[in-house]
Amino acid sequence: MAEHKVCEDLVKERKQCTFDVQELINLIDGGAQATQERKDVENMVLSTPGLSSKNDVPEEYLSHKERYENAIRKACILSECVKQYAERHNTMDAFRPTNKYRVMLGVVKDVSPFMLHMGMFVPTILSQSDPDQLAEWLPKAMSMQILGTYAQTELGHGTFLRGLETTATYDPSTEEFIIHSPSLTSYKWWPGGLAHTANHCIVVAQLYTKGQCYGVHPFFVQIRDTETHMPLPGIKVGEIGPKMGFQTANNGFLGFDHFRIPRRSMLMKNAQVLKDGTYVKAKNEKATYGTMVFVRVLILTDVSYELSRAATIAVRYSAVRHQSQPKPGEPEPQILDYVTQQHKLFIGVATSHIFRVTGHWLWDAYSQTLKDVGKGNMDQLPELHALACCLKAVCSRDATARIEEFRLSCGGHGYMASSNLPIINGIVSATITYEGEYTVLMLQTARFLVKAWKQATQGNTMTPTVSYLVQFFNNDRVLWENTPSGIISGFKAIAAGKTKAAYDSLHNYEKTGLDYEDAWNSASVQLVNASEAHCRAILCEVSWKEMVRYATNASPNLGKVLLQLAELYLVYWALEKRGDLLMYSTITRDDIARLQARYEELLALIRPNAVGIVDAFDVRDEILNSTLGAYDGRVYERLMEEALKSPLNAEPVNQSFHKYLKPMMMKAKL
Ligand SMILES: Cc1cc2nc3c(=O)[nH]c(=O)nc-3n(C[C@H](O)[C@H](O)[C@H](O)COP(=O)(O)OP(=O)(O)OC[C@H]3O[C@@H](n4cnc5c(N)ncnc54)[C@H](O)[C@@H]3O)c2cc1C
Repeated sequence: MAEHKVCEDLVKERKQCTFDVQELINLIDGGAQATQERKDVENMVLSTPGLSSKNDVPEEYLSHKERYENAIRKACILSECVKQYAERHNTMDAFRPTNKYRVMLGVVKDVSPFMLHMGMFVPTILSQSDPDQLAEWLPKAMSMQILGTYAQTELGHGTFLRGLETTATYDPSTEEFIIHSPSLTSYKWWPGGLAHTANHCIVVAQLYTKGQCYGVHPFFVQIRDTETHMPLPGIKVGEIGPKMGFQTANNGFLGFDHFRIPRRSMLMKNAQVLKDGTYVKAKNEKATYGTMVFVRVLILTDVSYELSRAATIAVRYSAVRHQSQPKPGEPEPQILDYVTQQHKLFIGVATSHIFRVTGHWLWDAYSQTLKDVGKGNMDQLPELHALACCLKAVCSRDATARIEEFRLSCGGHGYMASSNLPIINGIVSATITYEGEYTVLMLQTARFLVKAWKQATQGNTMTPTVSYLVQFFNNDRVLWENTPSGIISGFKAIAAGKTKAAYDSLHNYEKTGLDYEDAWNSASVQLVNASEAHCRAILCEVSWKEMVRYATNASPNLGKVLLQLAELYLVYWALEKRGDLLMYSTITRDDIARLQARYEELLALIRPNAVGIVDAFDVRDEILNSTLGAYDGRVYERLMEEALKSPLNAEPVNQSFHKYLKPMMMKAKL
């Protein structure tokens, strides 16, 4: 795995590990065979000529244009790799989204310009096309004969879909839709790969037929010539410029000037427009929740994986880094031995596991709901939607906070681009906004909670994830118990209490004469708090159950570690929310002191295994892309090697000295 001698600190850490790292690697991957498949894919991709970044000039030194061109070059080679692998193995299994994403991170470093092709273009075609459209578009999209993206957001509107201004007006005389951008604010803005990569896209536009508007619908639109790649007449397309992260994602803008597309370009699985312009309504609009939920589930597993990359970097670095001398005359300790450092790091490590297992649980719930929908039963859709909304919102925001904490835990070196922590931060913080902005999603879950609370007050049967509300209906403080199940009950009591408070507040505002939406706005801070509490209760309960299940099936030594991580997550959040627990449970100051002591005990128990636990994330150096986190721990050598790659270091004196510095100093002398 490592080319150089591994640094002594890491050798020592690995020796003291109490569990079998390979067993945890297999558990994370989903079995020994899945691990082998992942490794095969990584080996194949990373040994493909042109894909390794080893001898490249670091991307940070390339111009914006060069970075894009480099990313496209690698994305194309990778795509060819995928094809060859699929042909050789007669399967796409090993390229399950997560595995492919992992390798992608290694070769592109930032975000692939093809991200939206497989992430949104293909899933939308799959879920919203009728059978004939599917047969025509899907093979071309899957084989990358055409390259697509998903264009919904406009300059003027993102969250408010009904406010989108792009129009698709049906002309029965030619059986075409006319796509048009009536204003500057109607320009599409943000879609990944739109600028110079995609030649097709799904455009979300207001549908007009027979003089009436039927709201937003998706359309399959070719925007560039497939031979010359020139924008088609009537299309104005370009790039939106540098951002906080996502530098290679090629996010673009797009405007239409009365651009005509055939009638059958409207995705017609649900609603349709007939030849004569008659609009046929979708049988069940809820069915379109599917793609949104699918993408949100993927985001959960993606942020869990990004957390594991950042955790690997920060924990290995903390084992290698020595600083200060608390006891005079003794060697400087590893910073990993400072309990404040363990406090910063281990919750992030545990959170990666918690999000992964919750993501898998959500995926199972999604698959089951899809099966039910297939049989015509839509009952579970609102609950699944509410779950996916708050889990995507809370997990993306928590992951960003944890990654920032990892960066801070590496001191100044964590600020170096070569640590890769700033880039990971840029990738993850975007997940708070795209595919449903944080607050907006939390308020969606709040709408579900308010309905659920009303049902609870009426004595109706509740769906599984909100059935706990009934238990706390009388607002009694839950009896506190200093155990994992006691903490979970405490979180449910907080969620029920906050839901009740938000519900009451909403109705009190209404009683003052406000209409429902104004009352909703007035109560919205409390509504978001209720969603957050509900989500935290779900995360705690689901992850604890799942981790216990994994621990039961694991060897005793690994089982212990899994339970320590799961408990750490519960105790950390119980301490974070101690104020809420004091309000909604019978917890006392003594209980809190005991929780704090248990937290410190857990940090100490996890400490000897910290490096082993992050090793089990099994992120190859080429995918980690970090001077601080490599397997061999050669931190200082790598930092210097990377610094020497700076083009400024190619010459001892930069020309600006003669042009500016020298004249300035000479002038000062006079
Ligand atoms: C990196 C990145 C990639 C993206 N990729 C794509 C893509 O491929 N395709 C695409 O179509 N779009 C894409 N987007 C756009 C993204 O989906 C939108 O940014 C997102 O939906 C939020 O919309 P907005 O930016 O217009 O913010 P707005 O909707 O204007 O929201 C701004 C602020 O107002 C608040 N707000 C808005 N409405 C409400 C409300 N009802 N109640 C309370 N508060 C509210 C929000 O909390 C938010 O803080 C991308 C964005 C980013 C950052």
